[in-house]
Amino acid sequence: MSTLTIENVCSDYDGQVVLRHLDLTLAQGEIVALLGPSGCGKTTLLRAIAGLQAISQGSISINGQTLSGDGVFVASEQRGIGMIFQDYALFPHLTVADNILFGVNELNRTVRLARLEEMLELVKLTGLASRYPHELSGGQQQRVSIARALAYQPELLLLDEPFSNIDAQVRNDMMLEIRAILKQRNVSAVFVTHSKDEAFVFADKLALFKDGAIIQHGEAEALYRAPRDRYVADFLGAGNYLPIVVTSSHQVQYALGHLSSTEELFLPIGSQGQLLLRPQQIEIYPSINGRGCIVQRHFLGTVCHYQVQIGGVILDVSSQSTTLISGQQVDISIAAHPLVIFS
Ligand SMILES: Nc1ncnc2c1ncn2[C@@H]1O[C@H](COP(=O)(O)OP(=O)(O)OP(=O)(O)O)[C@@H](O)[C@H]1O
Repeated sequence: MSTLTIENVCSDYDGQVVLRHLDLTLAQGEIVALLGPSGCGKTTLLRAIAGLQAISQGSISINGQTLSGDGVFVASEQRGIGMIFQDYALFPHLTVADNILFGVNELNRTVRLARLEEMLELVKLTGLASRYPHELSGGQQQRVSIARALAYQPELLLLDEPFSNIDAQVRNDMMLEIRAILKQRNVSAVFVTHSKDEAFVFADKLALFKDGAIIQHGEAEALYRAPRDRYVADFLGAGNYLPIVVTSSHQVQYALGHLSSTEELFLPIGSQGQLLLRPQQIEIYPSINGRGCIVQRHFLGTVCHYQVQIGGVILDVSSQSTTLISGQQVDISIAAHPLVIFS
């Protein structure tokens, strides 16, 4: 059974529609990222799931129980949902222990103490129970907020940009660490971010938003490899677009020759389109009589980013060969792969 089911959800602020017919399901233990640019409605959906925002149409349910919609509205505190915010939202006057146990006051003292020890161990804060939030680093504070959300044993965890205040150097490790905790506990989670990089690291699935609608939803890799349009393709990574003509079920022609697709194209022969080529799908190599010329080079550590002028086109190329220089003649090759073509 899916933990969370969102069906045809619409929502507005004073008549201004901000969520448009959203459908999304989340299986037990799955992590989905709501991804998209600022103002596209990600936080509004998170708030609607939490019961902090009314919906005007559709329904939201957890484990088959309706929380919003069909004339039902379950209060936020009765939804069995934990929330983690960007600013951690810890109580500054409470110790780590009291912050973690804040939502489980009704449990008896023995169970509460056992829960506290379990949570401290889980988030690697054992020994820091009597500290106050201002005596912790940002990363430790974020772990307290995670422990607090999990202490309550929620059906579902909602995370609103929880990593944006964490130093870039430790962010990746922190995301992997928290992801491992959620996986270990089989907790389902909805994670809001505008960063594709965070979404790739933290989530199993992506729901990509545009103007209050979900444009495409699925496994991160599937969206990256088979984006349904240029909006999705561009949001998930840099790309070059080359005009092509389809010449067979597995082949296209472009300005420099033919390219093969390892999957059937399902496009009429003779049809025209724009071929998506990610910078790392183009290989460049030095060639005295090469058709291309390097016009820009940026060294990025393990790879180099080049701009290659070839015919009238400039291609962005990401290459592990870092020894090429600006002005050098080069040629390119593109290995057969499942071609992505937009009309
Ligand atoms: N309280 C509010 N009253 C009126 N309009 C609002 C309110 N909160 C958000 N909006 C509007 O609703 C739209 C969606 O906002 P939302 O915060 O859900 O976007 P978001 O994708 O989470 O953006 P961000 O990444 O910047 O947080 C925006 O146009 C925003 O201006």
